[in-house]
Amino acid sequence: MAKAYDHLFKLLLIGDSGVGKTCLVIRFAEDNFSSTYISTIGIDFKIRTVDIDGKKIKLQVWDTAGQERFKTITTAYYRGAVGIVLVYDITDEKSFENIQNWMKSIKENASAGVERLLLGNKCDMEGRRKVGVGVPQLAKEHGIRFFETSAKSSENVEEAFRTLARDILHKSSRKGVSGAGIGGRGAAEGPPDPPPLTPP
Ligand SMILES: Nc1nc2c(ncn2[C@@H]2O[C@H](COP(=O)(O)OP(=O)(O)OP(=O)(O)O)[C@@H](O)[C@H]2O)c(=O)[nH]1
Repeated sequence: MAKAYDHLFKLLLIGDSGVGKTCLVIRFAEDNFSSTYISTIGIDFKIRTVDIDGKKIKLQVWDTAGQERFKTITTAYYRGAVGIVLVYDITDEKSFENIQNWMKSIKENASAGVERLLLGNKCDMEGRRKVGVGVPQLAKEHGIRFFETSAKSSENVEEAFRTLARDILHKSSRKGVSGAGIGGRGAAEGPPDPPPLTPP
């Protein structure tokens, strides 16, 4: 029987409320988009398996609530992730400035060596752009890959997730497959070691 997958990678999206994290996950996992805004309560995840370099990579993509009141719940999920996607909205300067704080949160809560990716989302709204085009200094300083994406038009969404998965795959094959959230076939598929999800 064909193998279901070769590796399981747990990814996590973080960023201010309303930047489009849920929409990015839905675009990537289901190729869908809705303009209705339903703020995430706590945390949720979707799964998609992709083929990278001949390997089947099952991506478990965790979508966190951006609202401050969920921080205790969401930061508990950082440690089990092998990849963290930091998202801001190109039409919202504050969401970009806050990336510094989200970076700090990664440092405090995630496993060392977690792969990071920075996304400037809503790039379909060029007329309302508040954050400059080009690779932000922050991404250069931290050596993080950067894409501008649109969950609405699909631009760069596939590329962004695939690039992150490929970087993790290459890193794991250099180091041997171990570490938080990197699992071979049959690795635990549940959440890393978070507390049970409780209503706010
Ligand atoms: N034009 C445009 N709108 C988008 C895009 N991505 C998301 N949106 C809209 O932005 C709003 C917020 O999107 P969400 O995906 O719910 O934002 P979020 O970051 O998950 O928010 P929280 O769950 O509160 O943390 C919704 O109305 C979406 O339709 C995009 O790429 N382009």
